[in-house]
Amino acid sequence: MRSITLVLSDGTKFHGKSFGYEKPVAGEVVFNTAMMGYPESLTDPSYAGQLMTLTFPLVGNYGIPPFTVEEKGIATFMESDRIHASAIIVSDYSEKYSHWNAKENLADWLKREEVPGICGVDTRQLTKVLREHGVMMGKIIFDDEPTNIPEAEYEGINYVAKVSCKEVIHYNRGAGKKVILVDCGVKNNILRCLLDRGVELIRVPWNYDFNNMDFDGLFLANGPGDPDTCVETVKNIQKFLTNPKVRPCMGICMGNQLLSKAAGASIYKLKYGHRSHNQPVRMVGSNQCFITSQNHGYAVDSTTLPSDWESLFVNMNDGSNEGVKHKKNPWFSAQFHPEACSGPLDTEFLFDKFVELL
Ligand SMILES: NC(=O)CC[C@H](N)C(=O)O
Repeated sequence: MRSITLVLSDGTKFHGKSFGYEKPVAGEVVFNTAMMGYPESLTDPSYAGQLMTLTFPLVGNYGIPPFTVEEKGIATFMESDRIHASAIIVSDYSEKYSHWNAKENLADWLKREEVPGICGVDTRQLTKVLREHGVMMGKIIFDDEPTNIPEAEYEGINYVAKVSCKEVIHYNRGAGKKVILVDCGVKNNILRCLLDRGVELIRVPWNYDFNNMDFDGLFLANGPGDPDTCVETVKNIQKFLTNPKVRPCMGICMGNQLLSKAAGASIYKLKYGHRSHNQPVRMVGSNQCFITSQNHGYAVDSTTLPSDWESLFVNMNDGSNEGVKHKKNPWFSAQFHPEACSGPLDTEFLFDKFVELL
């Protein structure tokens, strides 16, 4: 295994070994404190442009599932058709694996998809540095070939355009209610959660103007990067919100941010984001709490929501916004991931709620 150095933008260095594809890489260094789910997280398009640090100390021991595809054309075990994270950073990498569903080890998958993986890094110490300083850019450099690659840029870069579908895709044609899904980088389990509830899905590119189409409801998916770069999506959502024909809308994660922006609210960057399977949220106006799966670095500033909108959920760790709703119309969104994959299923009922409203 070749030696590498992870250099953070404040100059902090961590030394480790390469076990994935061998190429220097730069990106935003983020941490995820979930105990499992590396195949799902690596293929979650919302990790595009990021070097994903896992705090759970042992990674790889349950291998990688096969890339089988279900009849609706959705991968069975992966959240998209490829790895989107720019690299994975772990403490102990286990090449040996044991799981009923494993087909290969993590290293072989990373090499095939040309994604670097590094191990031997004290990822809990790295996480402490990121929590103190706030999220930082970083580079992985090979010690025996110290090419000085440029720092990556993250804020202001439109990653959504890179991962969104390029043309309209239909699922469950003629099934029933028609839902337009704006694909900012949608996870497969969001598609599955909607299709399993019997709707017809029309998945459109992030900047597609769907307003003149025939549909019963609008779904705004998750996606990578800075929500302020999705100007065209916000314009299309604004047209939808001002249409005299009121139809239901639900958003997830980037969808929460874009719906809020279309309503007139603003977004800010969290110090180090929420990435885990155990983020506690409370439904506003109740004492009901849920444990949620999350992966985001930006948040809606609830104080900027216009008077006809309100917060739907609030994060119990830091008080940040976890969802919004319109006071009168059937429009709501969650900052967390009710589809999980991976993570707890506590909030999957939000899909039922959306489909009931159609
Ligand atoms: N998972 C997501 O949709 C993430 C939304 C946005 N890219 C953020 O980091 O906040």
